[in-house]
Amino acid sequence: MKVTMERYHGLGNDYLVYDPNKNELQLNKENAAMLCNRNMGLGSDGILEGPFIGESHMSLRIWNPDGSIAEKSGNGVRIFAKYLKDAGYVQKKNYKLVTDGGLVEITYLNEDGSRLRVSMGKLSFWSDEIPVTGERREVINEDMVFGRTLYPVTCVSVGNPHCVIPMREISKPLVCKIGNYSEVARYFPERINTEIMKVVDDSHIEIETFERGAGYTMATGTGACAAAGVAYKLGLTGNKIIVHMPGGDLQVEIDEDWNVYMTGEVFYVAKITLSSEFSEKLRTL
Ligand SMILES: N[C@H](CCC[C@H](N)C(=O)O)C(=O)O
Repeated sequence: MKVTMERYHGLGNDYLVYDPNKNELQLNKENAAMLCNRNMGLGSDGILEGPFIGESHMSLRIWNPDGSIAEKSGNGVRIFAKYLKDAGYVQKKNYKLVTDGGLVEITYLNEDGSRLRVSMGKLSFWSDEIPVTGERREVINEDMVFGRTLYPVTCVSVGNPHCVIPMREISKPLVCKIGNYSEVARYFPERINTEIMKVVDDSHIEIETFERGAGYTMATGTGACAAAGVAYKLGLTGNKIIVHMPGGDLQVEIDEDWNVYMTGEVFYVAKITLSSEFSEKLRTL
């Protein structure tokens, strides 16, 4: 059984694209995790499975490296849109894609589709839509304990769940220290993505992220939308924000109805053919 995949990254957040229209292998929790394993597999921050071609729209399934399914991925949908163009699935400049976290709208900004703007849907701070435990409220600047330390946390859904903590200084060790506790904290029934955020000025923030089901990554599209939304909600910035991450920058804009738009690049790295031994191993998992 021959298995082929494509590797892309968005600002260093790397994904494998697995097209079920070109492969027989059925992905599952176990073989998806094996593929993402950086020692025994190909290594990746996740897998984008699709396109699943529906009546009106195409859809994709987003796998985290721990084998869990994510409702949405910002870098993931930009990468997937680039794949759709590279593979000849789309000719239009603008179209909608279905994710488990709702519809997103893609607009290519250049000829090869490597720069894109995505309408990522509506931000929600409501506890029951994130979800966060407790009575229904907007989760704004709430004291939460992660690893015996109290943090001022604002939570938001971008279609997937995020908790954002404003800080004077941020770093990879700090977000990993917090994230190891916050990801699985009792407040979050479906776990959580964590961003720590430094506000630079009215239109610039810097973040570090510890993703649900993935851990530390160099960039996060939904995390950038979440952090920018929180900065704007807390009155710390305007509604047009450059989000700086270790892997690079994304432009985020929030409109008056809390719809959020993200603009950024993606890069095609390689086409990959698995060995027959590895393909067979994945089939048995
Ligand atoms: N791990 C995330 C999905 C990917 C988020 C990030 N890679 C992005 O670009 O948005 C979750 O479980 O919700």
